[in-house]
Amino acid sequence: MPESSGVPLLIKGGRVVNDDCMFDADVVVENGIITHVGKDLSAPAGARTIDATGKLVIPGGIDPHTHLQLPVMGTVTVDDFYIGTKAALSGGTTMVIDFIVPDGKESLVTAYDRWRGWADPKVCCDYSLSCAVTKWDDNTAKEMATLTHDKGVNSFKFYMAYKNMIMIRDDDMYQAFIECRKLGATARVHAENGDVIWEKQQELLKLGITGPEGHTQSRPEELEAEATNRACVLAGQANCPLYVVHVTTKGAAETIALHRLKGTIVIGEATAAALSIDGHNLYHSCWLHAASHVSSPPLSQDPTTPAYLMDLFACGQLQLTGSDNCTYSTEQRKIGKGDFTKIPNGVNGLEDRMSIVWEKGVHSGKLDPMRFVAITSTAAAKIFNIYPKKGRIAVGSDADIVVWDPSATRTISAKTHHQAVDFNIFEGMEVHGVPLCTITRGVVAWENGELKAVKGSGRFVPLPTHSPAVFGSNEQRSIMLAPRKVKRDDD
Ligand SMILES: O=C1CCNC(=O)N1
Ligand SMILES: [Zn+2]
Ligand SMILES: [Zn+2]
Repeated sequence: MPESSGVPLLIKGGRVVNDDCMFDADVVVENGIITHVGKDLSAPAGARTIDATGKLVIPGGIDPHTHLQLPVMGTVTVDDFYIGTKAALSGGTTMVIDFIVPDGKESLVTAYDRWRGWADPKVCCDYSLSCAVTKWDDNTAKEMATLTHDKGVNSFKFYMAYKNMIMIRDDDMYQAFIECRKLGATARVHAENGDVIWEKQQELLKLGITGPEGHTQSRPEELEAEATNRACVLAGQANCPLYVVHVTTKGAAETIALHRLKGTIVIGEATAAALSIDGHNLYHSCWLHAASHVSSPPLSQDPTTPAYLMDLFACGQLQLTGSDNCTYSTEQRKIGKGDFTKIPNGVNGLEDRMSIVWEKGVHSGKLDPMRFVAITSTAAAKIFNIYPKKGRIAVGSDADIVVWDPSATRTISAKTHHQAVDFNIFEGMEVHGVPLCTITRGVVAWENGELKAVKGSGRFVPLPTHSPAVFGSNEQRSIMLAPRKVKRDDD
């Protein structure tokens, strides 16, 4: 078993940034935990000193949305739990929350065991799991309870898209939301209108539109907004807090903001891709280039969307960033040559998310460093109920730490990235904000451009239910919203 916590560390001379404060301080790490934060600290015996002078010292990024080594459409995503988490560390991310996607025949628990079997021997950083509910039957509620009570799962994902595959219908999703509320588990949705998308796919194919441009034309932006609204309404009716994954277009984001203003508990997540790129590449004349940008929901055709979504992070209407890293080789994309509905969906983002968010958020002047920490780490820790163990530079927290150089730049490229995928949707993008050193539970895994990640050294992090950040008002709401019966004299 690799060294679990490394030698003591003294991170000297940096500026600590948490989601709610920034201050000059040294940080001492012992046995994988932060043991001291303060001015002019001395190094414990045997410690290694890391010079953070003029740099920021931030909580390691938490990516709440990845699909590593995902079997789908007869193939498997190329970034597996080893390469994917190794690349994550090189980008300043020290924890991922990956998705269990049951195959529709197996129980949720069997699927959970499969994912654990894949991930535990390979992860280089801590990880946890969220579980997709891909069928609803008499056993599902019980299986959900088993995952929350015994397996450390505290969120379930419902696909409103992918008809005839993993899509859930409204009535079942409403029932599932009620189960989530009872369990204190966060309900996460992929919000697209799968029925209408399916119809449009057939229409476009009949017209002979088979290229990646068909993908985006079969998913008009308002189909994301419509499904987002429907999910918010159903969640509100079930008094179940809702988490909308990969909010990609303005309409969906505005819908979330509207429901939040009305008091519904809705959390919005956006990906590094949606925050930096629009969807024009889907019309690229090179089929492979266009196909390499196929993701769902499709990136917006409105070039002002990325900045607009970042504005919503700045004003608090979106809460956390993820990658939805779901990567396929150019060879795998060819599965969809001649039929865009068969192009595997998904793009990269796991390695580059932190720099992308810094470039488009902080370097652009929209966010301060504290808000950057919030949306790349702390919000996820709070929502998934592992704060302040994760998501904070504080005594007692896990030593998942990044020494961050806010003014350094790097140019993103598939030629130099550490992911397995042979394409990078951020190709050629110069970004400010670079991790100089990434520490995962007290062990230096990335430093001066060298990856020292240790396969299998990451741990599964059980996620407790009833996160206060999500369920803090839920019990009282249940009381206030309880159905009322009128007692009448003539009853
Ligand atoms: O919902 C999803 C699955 C993974 N890939 C993607 O683009 N969207
Ligand atoms: Zn999705
Ligand atoms: Zn996804």
